[in-house]
Amino acid sequence: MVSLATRRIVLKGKLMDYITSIAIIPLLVGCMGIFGLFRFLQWIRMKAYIQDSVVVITGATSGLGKECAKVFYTAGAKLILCGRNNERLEELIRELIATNIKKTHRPHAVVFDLAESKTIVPAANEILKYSGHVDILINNAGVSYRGTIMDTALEVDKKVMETNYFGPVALTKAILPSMIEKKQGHIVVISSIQGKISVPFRSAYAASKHATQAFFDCLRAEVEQHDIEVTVISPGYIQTNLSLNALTADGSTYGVMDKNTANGRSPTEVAYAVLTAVGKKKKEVMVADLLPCLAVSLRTLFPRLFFYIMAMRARKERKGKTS
Ligand SMILES: NC(=O)C1=CN([C@@H]2O[C@H](COP(=O)(O)OP(=O)(O)OC[C@H]3O[C@@H](n4cnc5c(N)ncnc54)[C@H](OP(=O)(O)O)[C@@H]3O)[C@@H](O)[C@H]2O)C=CC1
Ligand SMILES: CCCCCCCCCCCCCCCC(=O)OCC(=O)COP(=O)(O)O
Repeated sequence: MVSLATRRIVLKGKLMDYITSIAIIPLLVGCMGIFGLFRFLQWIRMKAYIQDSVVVITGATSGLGKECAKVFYTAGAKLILCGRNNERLEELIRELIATNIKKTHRPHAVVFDLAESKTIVPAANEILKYSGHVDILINNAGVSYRGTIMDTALEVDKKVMETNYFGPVALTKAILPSMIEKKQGHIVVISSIQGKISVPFRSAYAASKHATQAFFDCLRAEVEQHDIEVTVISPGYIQTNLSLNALTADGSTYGVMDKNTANGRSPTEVAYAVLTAVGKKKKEVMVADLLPCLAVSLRTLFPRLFFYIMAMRARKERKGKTS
């Protein structure tokens, strides 16, 4: 015989089950709805931020810069594409126009060499004369390097530094007053995981990216008062021509597609990550696999272990070259 008390408990349990099953479903649906609405509003805000904005991209002739051109153009930006080779820029412009059904803003090419400091202010003036102002400046162009510190000519260290650090710094300084005057602007820089950790045989490149990270972190704090955003993007390996174009100890081009580069992320995926980071006004993002991200934490939390691993890596690489 089941007692009355037991029957009451069972009934109460069933009632609770019924209420929770009824309540949980609408609650879950409600939460998903709110989340979906939040994401939708975020997307609308991002779209409005990029659409019709004047976006300057350096290094647009290749790799990540070229893909950024495509995703920002599709998002409706007025592009100013910078590079050293006018023909390749014009070819990209023709490609963009051909793929755009809506035929929005015709991109404009500005040709200059970031490693030639005297060309930067005239280039910035040309940009400002053409568009009146710049909403988003994407400092993407860069060159990598492979070599031992002992064998590398100082001129090579300087060339890498000029391209990756002094060039973007000079361009940013030339554009910044117009942003301050407008009380609006967004400066983006494509750094690298190597702006946070240094790996052997990349001294000039890692140094230039560490300097980049430091400069733009200072800039972020200094221009906050003018409502200017600064985003530092630190990618891991991307499938581009970076290793092919890297400089070696004597200044010649490396000319090898590295395994890490070939197995890296697709430039399109990284370009979308750049678009999202800009749209969400992120201060900084790492676009990399787990291991490089862990290596960054290891460098901070357990530096001795990190340095040991790097020394092992250097030994292994040296052995690989001599055998
Ligand atoms: N690929 C990777 O694994 C990673 C790349 N990055 C960074 O991404 C950025 C883009 O490189 P990525 O697309 O990979 O490499 P690419 O070599 O494919 O592209 C580099 C771009 O920079 C331009 N550039 C190089 N030197 C100069 C210069 N002196 N003046 C003007 N433009 C110059 C190149 O122009 P040109 O065609 O005239 O040579 C090219 O458009 C770089 O800052 C790089 O450090 C960061 C992390 C990983
Ligand atoms: C808690 C466990 C942590 C384990 C950490 C182990 C450390 C492993 C070392 C990983 C090194 C990652 C280096 C990543 C470098 C990188 O992504 O660089 C991006 C670039 O800029 C590429 O330029 P490059 O010219 O070098 O091709």
